[in-house]
Amino acid sequence: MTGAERAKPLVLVAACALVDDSGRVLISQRPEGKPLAGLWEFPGGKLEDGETPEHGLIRELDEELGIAIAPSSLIPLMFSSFSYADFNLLMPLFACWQWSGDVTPKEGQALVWAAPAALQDYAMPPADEPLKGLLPGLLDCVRSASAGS
Ligand SMILES: Nc1nc2c([nH]c(=O)n2[C@@H]2O[C@H](COP(=O)(O)OP(=O)(O)OP(=O)(O)O)[C@@H](O)[C@H]2O)c(=O)[nH]1
Repeated sequence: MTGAERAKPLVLVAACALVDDSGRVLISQRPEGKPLAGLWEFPGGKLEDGETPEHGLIRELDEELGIAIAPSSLIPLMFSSFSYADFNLLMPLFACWQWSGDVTPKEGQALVWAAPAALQDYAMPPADEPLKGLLPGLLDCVRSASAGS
């Protein structure tokens, strides 16, 4: 590990692959004026002090999308670890098939429901690149495991 990497703060971000009845996943476009503007990402955001990943994510999805999610509906799927220029990101990605309320872009953001394999066609933050290829198989795996239980 280099001295420069060690000097950066570790930022915890919780994100979610919301999956609709057709198996499509929701992605959201980062607005102009923010770092990585224009790129597509999984809804979610930075955890506040003392928050668990689940509760931070539930708060973010309420703020960003106007939906309510029970902690038990958040299924841990995978994580990303990536060193950005000014921080080290650690981002658990949950999957969720159940929520209440209609998905609404509360912050004026563009939203797209995309087939998991079609995420390859969207420009996403570098931290998300390794997740794209793994997502379709992992979602299938979790779906069949929960159907069998
Ligand atoms: N929600 C989300 N954030 C991601 C993803 N991939 C990724 O690198 N990130 C990074 O994780 C951070 C998420 O923070 P955020 O959305 O709460 O914060 P922000 O940059 O909008 O800034 P701010 O809330 O400090 O104003 C950003 O730096 C974002 O670029 C992703 O798929 N989803």
